[in-house]
Amino acid sequence: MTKENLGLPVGTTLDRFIKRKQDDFPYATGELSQLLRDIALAGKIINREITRCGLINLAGAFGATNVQGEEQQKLDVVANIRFIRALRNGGEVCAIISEEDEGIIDLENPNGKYVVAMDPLDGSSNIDVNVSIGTIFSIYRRKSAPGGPITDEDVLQKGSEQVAAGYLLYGTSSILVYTTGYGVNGFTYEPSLGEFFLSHQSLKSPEDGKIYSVNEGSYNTFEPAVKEYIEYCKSREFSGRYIGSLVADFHRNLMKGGIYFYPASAKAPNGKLRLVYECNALAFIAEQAGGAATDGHQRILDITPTKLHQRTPLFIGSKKMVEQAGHFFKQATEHHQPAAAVTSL
Ligand SMILES: O=P(O)(O)OC[C@H]1O[C@](O)(COP(=O)(O)O)[C@@H](O)[C@@H]1O
Repeated sequence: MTKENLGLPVGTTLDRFIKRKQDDFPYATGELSQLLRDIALAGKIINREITRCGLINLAGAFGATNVQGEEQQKLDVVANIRFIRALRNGGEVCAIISEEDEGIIDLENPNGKYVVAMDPLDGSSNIDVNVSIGTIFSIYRRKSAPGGPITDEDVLQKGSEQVAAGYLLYGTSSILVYTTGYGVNGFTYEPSLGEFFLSHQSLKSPEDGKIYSVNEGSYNTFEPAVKEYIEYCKSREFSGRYIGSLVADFHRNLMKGGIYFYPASAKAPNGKLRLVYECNALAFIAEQAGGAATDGHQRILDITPTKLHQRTPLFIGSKKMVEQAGHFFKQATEHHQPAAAVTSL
């Protein structure tokens, strides 16, 4: 960065970047590129609604609960509608799985090659207090025959089968970060031009870090391995940072090095976060940036979903930190090795 170009917008727009990347694949037909553009468009609209939600009666509760039993915020509902509309109009998608809808949203589009899983607005508890929130999305290829019914095979795919994934972070500045399996890139939104510009090229997460992000309010009901890992973080004087918006906590740790974890607890026996439309996307990004993501025991991307809204514990971020957390689980398992095994020695 030189004094001359301080403050000048960097040059590559999202559109141009997508086009350039598409040219890398001679067989590419442009549908995935168009789908990424559709998601960016919906992101621009949501960004606009978020920045003025207090002025246009979009703050506060909507007055209904979603399939998780969570109170929906008005912006949850608006974000859901806007993304569904953008994906429907784009014509590349045959089905959507959304945090806000119980069942599969079948777009009845036989030409749609892709299935999208999304959390239209992540961090809902932070909407009304002007704290960063986000959108999370995963893209899969349709498996069943076009024109036929959407099947479980289409919507319950492992995270390792994602063809693309990413998030939008609506914060001090808004950013779109995504991967198509060839590295991670970030684009900052320039509202006065209505354009996303490449600002974070080939993002790599530090292999290790000194930040841990967990809601310690549930500490007493975490399992011993989690308590031991938290004590380990404290013994190393790591910084505790917890925004309460997964996308915001994840993004900070991606940039600076750190670990976010949402373990199982008494109030969330399987963790809180949803595998299909929260964890899989961020796990793909984390791994593509050199980080890692597990449920404490196994790689998130290897878990085969059985239900659309299933939850999973999540440990995600810098590779060495996620491995370290895994050690505590492994030790706990070894220590509690059943007596029978001992007698065989
Ligand atoms: O308040 P808690 O229990 O710490 O949970 C906060 C976590 O839940 C979430 O808000 C879940 O996401 P939604 O807001 O999309 O339901 C995450 O963004 C966040 O990390």
